[in-house]
Amino acid sequence: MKINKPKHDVNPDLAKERLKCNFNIEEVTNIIDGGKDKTVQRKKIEDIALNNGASLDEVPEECLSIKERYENAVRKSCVYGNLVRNEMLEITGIENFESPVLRRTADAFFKDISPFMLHLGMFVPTLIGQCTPEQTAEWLPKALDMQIIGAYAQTELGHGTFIRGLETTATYNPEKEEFVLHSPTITSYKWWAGGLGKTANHCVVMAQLYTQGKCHGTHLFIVKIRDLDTHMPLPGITVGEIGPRMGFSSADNGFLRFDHFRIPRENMLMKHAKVEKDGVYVKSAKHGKLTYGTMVFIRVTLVSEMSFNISKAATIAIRYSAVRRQTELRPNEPEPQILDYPTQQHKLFICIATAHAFQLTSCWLWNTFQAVLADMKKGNVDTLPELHALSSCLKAVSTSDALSHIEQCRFACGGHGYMLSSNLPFIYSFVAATRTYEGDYTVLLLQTARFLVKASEQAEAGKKLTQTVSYLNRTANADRLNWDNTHEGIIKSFQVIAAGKIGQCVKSIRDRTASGMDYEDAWLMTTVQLVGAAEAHCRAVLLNTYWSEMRKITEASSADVKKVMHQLAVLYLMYWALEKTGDLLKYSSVSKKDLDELQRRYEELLAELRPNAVGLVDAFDLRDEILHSSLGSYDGRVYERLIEEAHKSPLNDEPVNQSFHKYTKPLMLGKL
Ligand SMILES: CCCCCCC/C=C/C(=O)SCCNC(=O)CCNC(=O)[C@H](O)C(C)(C)COP(=O)(O)OP(=O)(O)OC[C@H]1O[C@@H](n2cnc3c(N)ncnc32)[C@H](O)[C@@H]1OP(=O)(O)O
Ligand SMILES: Cc1cc2nc3c(=O)[nH]c(=O)nc-3n(C[C@H](O)[C@H](O)[C@H](O)COP(=O)(O)OP(=O)(O)OC[C@H]3O[C@@H](n4cnc5c(N)ncnc54)[C@H](O)[C@@H]3O)c2cc1C
Repeated sequence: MKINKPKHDVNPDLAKERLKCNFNIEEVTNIIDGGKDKTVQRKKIEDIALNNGASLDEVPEECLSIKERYENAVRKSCVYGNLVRNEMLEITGIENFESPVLRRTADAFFKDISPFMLHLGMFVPTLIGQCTPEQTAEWLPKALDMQIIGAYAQTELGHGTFIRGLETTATYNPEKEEFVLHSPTITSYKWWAGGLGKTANHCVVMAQLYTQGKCHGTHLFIVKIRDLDTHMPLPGITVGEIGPRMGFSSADNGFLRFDHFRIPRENMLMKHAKVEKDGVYVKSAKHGKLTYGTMVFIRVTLVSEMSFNISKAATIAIRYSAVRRQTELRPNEPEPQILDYPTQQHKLFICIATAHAFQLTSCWLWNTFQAVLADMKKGNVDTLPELHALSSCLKAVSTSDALSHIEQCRFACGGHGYMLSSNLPFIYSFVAATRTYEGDYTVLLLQTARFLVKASEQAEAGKKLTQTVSYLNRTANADRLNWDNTHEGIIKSFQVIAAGKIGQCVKSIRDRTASGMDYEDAWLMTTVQLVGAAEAHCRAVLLNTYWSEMRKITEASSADVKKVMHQLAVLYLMYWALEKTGDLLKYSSVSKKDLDELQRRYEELLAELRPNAVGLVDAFDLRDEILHSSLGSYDGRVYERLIEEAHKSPLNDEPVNQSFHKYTKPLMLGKL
């Protein structure tokens, strides 16, 4: 495999680690990419995007002012967008504009977020999913060619989770064949949309549709908000940026207010419902929630996004841990590499395993999503509820797990992990947002819980359930599972835990309604348990999917690769079994002795994986340009880079800052 050769000598400890690795790194890279040809294609695209240095900044992003940061991000977005349009899409095929390879190369251009991210990330997918063929022909080519730049404006100042409560109105006027968009209150300001503040000239807007005096609920509209030539907001539009936030600093998240703003009738996205010229409302969708389709799509893609982010953080932390030496173990012996500490391995090896678990699960989820889309094309929407339940819980749990693992990677790098130049704070703050946006963690798990409660009732009634909940058929009347200390035994025990928790929720709801509560209150009082049950279901799905997909994907692998991939998956199963011992004790016959044995085996596995740790993160094949990290680069020149980055601080531009003469010296002299 061609590696982009480091310019400097590799740190000797890191070089030694690479000699220890006992499996073929390239083979694992091919597995992660989805095949050798995909690796070749990815590298070709990365070379186009990154070899000319266009992604590099002279001054680190974090040292720029808010305005400079935004302007620099727009400059790079345009360079990058042009490369995508002219060279990269030719290789992936235009239909693969959402290819993970493009997403990955984009990360080399931005430590933070591109102001154009939501254009390709949500605006274009909404056009694809919500337009009629005529509308697609009108808008999509312009959007893909960047002739128009769009945002996705759904959330309002006062309403995020509860979409049905949005206040923005779109009232149809049959005389003029126009919709009038209006923001009636301050809470109805559109708020948060990425790229909306300063960059976008169009946006997709979610608004309450009124026609013939009746409200038909939320629908999507495409709205031109700025003049294409001057970029000035159009009359009736108030638009701006919402102000500094924890991350997403260069994404110009925006606000938008409509004052009786008129758009043509054709600008309602009419794939699932339309308003005729005379104002008659016609619904063609067979399912009430098809206008929420972009959210389902993004939730599906976020699982792979989380894998990518964990793999970046793990690469940084593991390479750093191979270079960093700390604390004498025995007097007069050299300080060990911190990677030799089992506690460090415990923090980090689970990150490698989780990156694989999420990658394999995301491929499986993507295939499920495609199958549901194919069903829907044939008019069958029966498989949508299961997809919604699945994408909701996997989005919630993968973003939440990614966040805590990335935080562990930062802890694993000690003080240097706190430096922005390590890139760990950027990765962390980006992932922190994913736990909230596209549906908050709790809210999405409660959506899954709705589906699980229904499934449990169906199982009770003897009905055969769909694949991801079929374990409820087998475990509905199981009391406590007989503990079986095998890999399949652990997976089964997670299914029994999920079934037990769902059953307990159903019982709590029934007990509460039996004691006189109405169903809504009984549900509300049970929501803490319901969130736990949905999380347990998601763990069962993740463990089962990772295990079975790993076995499938390594069938033809070499013995060494098979072994290390197997070890990672076993580590994942054991880690979660040990994390959930309380549940195991409650729902299975596991004994203290069994748990002690599991702990011992887990610790042995950490030691077995230790020699391959650096090889495993090298297999993620993340170029230095993508990692942006003083701690994680391929050559391990950690200390040299930290010093180089320190010198870039604007505070080091002059030996004495003017504030000394203005304030400190007068204070020292008592003359302030
Ligand atoms: C690398 C990519 C980067 C991307 C960057 C992205 C930046 C961020 C962008 C955004 O955040 S855009 C805004 C996203 N907003 C949300 O996600 C809001 C979350 N809220 C919701 O999704 C929904 O409002 C809700 C919480 C699901 C509830 O919706 P609603 O009140 O309308 O429905 P219910 O009455 O609760 O349920 C009725 C029924 O419908 C089912 N259902 C709900 N949603 C869907 C769906 N998407 N698909 C299919 N079915 C759905 C729900 O389960 C109920 O089913 P039943 O139980 O009645 O059978
Ligand atoms: C970085 C970022 C980018 C974003 N980009 C966009 C964008 O491009 N376009 C866009 O339209 N939106 C965007 N959003 C908005 C985002 O989708 C919402 O913030 C998100 O859906 C959560 O809604 P909320 O902020 O209203 O939270 P709320 O719904 O107010 O939630 C607050 C708290 O209440 C709890 N809660 C709410 N409802 C319930 C319930 N029913 N049961 C139990 N608990 C509940 C939640 O769990 C949470 O803890 C973005 C947000 C962020 C942070």
